[in-house]
Amino acid sequence: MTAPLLTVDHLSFGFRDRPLYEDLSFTLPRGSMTSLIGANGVGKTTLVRLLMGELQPTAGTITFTADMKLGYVPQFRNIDSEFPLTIASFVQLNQLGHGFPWHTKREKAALHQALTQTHLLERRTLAMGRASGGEKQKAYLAQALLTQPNFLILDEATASLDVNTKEELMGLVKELNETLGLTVLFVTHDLGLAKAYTDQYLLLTPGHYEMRATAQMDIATMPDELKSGEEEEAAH
Ligand SMILES: Nc1ncnc2c1ncn2[C@@H]1O[C@H](COP(=O)(O)OP(=O)(O)OP(=O)(O)O)[C@@H](O)[C@H]1O
Repeated sequence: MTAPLLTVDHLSFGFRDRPLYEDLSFTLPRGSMTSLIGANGVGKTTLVRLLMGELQPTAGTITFTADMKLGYVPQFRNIDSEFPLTIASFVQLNQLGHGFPWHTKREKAALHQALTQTHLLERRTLAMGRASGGEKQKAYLAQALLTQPNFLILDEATASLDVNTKEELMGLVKELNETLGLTVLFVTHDLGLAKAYTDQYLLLTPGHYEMRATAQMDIATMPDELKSGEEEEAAH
C-alpha cells in the first residue's frame, strides 16, 4: 500500500490562552478528497497554517511524502469590474519571477494546460473584471494548478459563491481529483458539499475531532452551527 500523502500524528497546538487541538491524528491517502469542517473559530484556518508550515505544533508531527507539491485556492473575493487583466494574464501573474518580461515556452504550455483543466481556454481573453464569479474562482484554481501540484487545499474556496457555482466548482475539483489523482483538502462549513464531493471528513469541535468516511455522515447529528450548511452568502 502506498504511504498517505499526509500523516498527522498526535498533533497538539493552541494559541497562548486558547488550546485548539490535543492529540489530533489523521491521514490523507493519496488521491483522496477530504473535507475539513467545523464551526467558526474552531481552528480550521490554523490547521491549514500548520500544514503549510507557517505555524509549528506544540507536540506531534506533520509528515508529507517527499514528492508533495502544494497548490492553494483561497476564499473567493470579488474583483473590481474595472480590473483590466485577461483571465490568462491573471492566471499567469505569479510566473514572471525569472527576470524577463515575457513567458517561456514551458510557461505558456503550463498556462494552456491549467486553462484547459479549468475549462477556461475559450474564455482566456476575457477581462477578469468582466468574468462571472465562477470564472473568477476557476481562474484562482488555474493559478494554483499552474505549478502542477499533487495536493490542493481549497480554503473555504466555495464560500460567497452562489449555489450553482459552488456545485460547478466542486464538480470540476472532483474531475481533477479523478483524472490527475490530486489529493484535495476542502475547508468548508457546507455539509452538503462535503457529503456530495468528498470521501472523508475531519470534523473539528472544541476539544474533539472526528475523522470518518462521508458515507457515514449523518447531517442530523452534526453540531447545530453547521446544520444550516451556510457559508457566507453570495453577494454578487
Ligand atoms: N494569531 C493568532 N493569535 C491568537 N489567536 C488566534 C490567532 N489566529 C487565530 N486565533 C484564534 O484561534 C481560534 C481558531 O481560529 P481559526 O481562524 O483557525 O478558526 P476557523 O475554524 O478557521 O474559523 P472560521 O471558520 O471563522 O474561519 C479563534 O478563536 C481565533 O480567534
